[in-house]
Amino acid sequence: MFTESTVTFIALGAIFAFSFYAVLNAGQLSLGQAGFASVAAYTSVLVAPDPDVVGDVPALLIALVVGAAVGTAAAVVLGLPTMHLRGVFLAIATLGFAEAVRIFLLNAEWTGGAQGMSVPKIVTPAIAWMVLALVAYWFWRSGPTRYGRALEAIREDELAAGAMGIDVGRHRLGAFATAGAVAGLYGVLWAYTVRLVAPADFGFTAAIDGLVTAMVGGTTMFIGPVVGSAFLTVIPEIQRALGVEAGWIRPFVAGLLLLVVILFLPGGLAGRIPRRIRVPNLGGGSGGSDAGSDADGGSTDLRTREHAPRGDVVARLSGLSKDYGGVHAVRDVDLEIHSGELLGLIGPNGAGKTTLVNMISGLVAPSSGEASVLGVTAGRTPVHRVAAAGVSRTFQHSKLFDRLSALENVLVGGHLVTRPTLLRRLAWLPSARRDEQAALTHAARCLRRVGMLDAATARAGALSYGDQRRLEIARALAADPSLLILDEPAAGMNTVEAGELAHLIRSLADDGLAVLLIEHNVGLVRQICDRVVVLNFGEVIAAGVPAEVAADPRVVEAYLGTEA
Ligand SMILES: Nc1ncnc2c1ncn2[C@@H]1O[C@H](COP(=O)(O)OP(=O)(O)OP(=O)(O)O)[C@@H](O)[C@H]1O
Repeated sequence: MFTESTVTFIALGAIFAFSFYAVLNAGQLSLGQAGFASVAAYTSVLVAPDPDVVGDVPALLIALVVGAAVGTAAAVVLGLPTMHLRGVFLAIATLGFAEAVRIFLLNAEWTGGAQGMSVPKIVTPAIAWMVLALVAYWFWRSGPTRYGRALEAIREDELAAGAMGIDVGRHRLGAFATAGAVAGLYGVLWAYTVRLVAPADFGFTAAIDGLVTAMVGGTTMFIGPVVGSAFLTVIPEIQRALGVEAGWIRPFVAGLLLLVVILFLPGGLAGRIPRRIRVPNLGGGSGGSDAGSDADGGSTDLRTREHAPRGDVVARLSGLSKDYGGVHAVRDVDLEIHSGELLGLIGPNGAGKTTLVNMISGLVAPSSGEASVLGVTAGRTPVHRVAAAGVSRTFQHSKLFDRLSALENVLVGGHLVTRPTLLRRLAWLPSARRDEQAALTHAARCLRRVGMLDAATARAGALSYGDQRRLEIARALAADPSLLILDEPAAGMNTVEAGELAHLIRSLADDGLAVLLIEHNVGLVRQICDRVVVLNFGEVIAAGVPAEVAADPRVVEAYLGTEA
């Protein structure tokens, strides 16, 4: 039923859509792909050898390699100054680049202007599908790796991804460069298919078409761009078969589909395909407590860190302050946190607890003073480096990667202790499989430690509030931290759940971890903490063992008012 050109154009459309998928999968919206494709196509046509001299396929191969390299280089050059932009601002900046390239090519003499340059037709359906297979292979194999999961984590929650030790800037640039390489391949294939390289083929409409194809197909499953392209490319064929000749039908249906996808299918058509992830069999049910042991094998392949001996200082805050305009959120706090200690941080609403832990974990820079944490100066060190030093945390308002499963969330948590497997997985080396298995086993153990192994395959966003809090702890534990910061972990839990959680937190400190616990449940803090620090209006008003602090008149006054 399909003509040869339809078969070729399905592959070409899918390849171009993959260049959008590359960034959308990492939560970025770029419209510069048509620019990368055109720069790559023009350069390849100019520098590739004459097919009459070297033969069609060698000439095309060289053109494709040049195209991918030029596309990557263009993306890196554009990405370096624009990667700090988010959402619509990145889209506008990249669109500006693509338009500037198009106008330049249209007006330069050597490009042949609007007429473009003619090239021989070399691409056959087999060639187009082979290149598509290669591109799809990259996304298929890279998805379930440490790198692929880091990109998905950035898409779901950039801040949490950074706090898990992921270098967000480098990963975003990596995704952008991949988009450039794939767009470059598309540009070359397009030219050698339509026998022409002309600016009109790389304009705004082309960019929107690629974006719509990727969105309709799906941006969370590697097969999405192929599904999207097959769907949208066959529409004109079906029209022809039905004898309806109307050019508006395809863009109309594409627009309509995009609307339906955005409203009802956020993961696109391919998003309906369930993600499969095999939960390692740890044996012994879901209630064990051995997140760090080797009993189940595999953890020897992890990059676990050296922890400070019990009692050593892991964090030293001196004169730490944070002002927001006229609000003194934290004032002149001096504090030490020791390894193996469970330190409670309490205080009324707005006392400055979250601001203080945000400074310790490097999310917020202090206005004055210093936080020396595990050998780094938090606030002056990027968040992912503070995490790499051994600081791991949960958040007051859940910052889970909602569309990923519980197990995948914890796998991302293990980013710092697991090995990169991307290149080895692409080369199908057995060691990559072993390392991925070790990462999975480690993640499953962390889930088991918080009693959530049974929920491993559940989507994080669909879990109950209490389970989400426990999952955040498992994710934080997966980084094998030396300092664990828990921001109101018992919020929303019933008494039984809170009791179990208290037991878990105490056992973590008993294992030698330094735990900083922010909690409104003062009973729980009194029950399990070694030491308690009380903040009020940003200042430390009391510190000591729980019973002492609870009896301190300034604490009673802060909580209950002067009358009490
Ligand atoms: N980003 C911000 N911009 C402006 N003011 C802020 C910001 N973050 C916190 N504050 C202010 O700093 C003060 C301390 O807030 P913080 O959230 O640290 O308190 P908290 O003790 O964690 O409170 P809660 O228990 O309600 O979470 C509050 O007055 C708050 O309004």
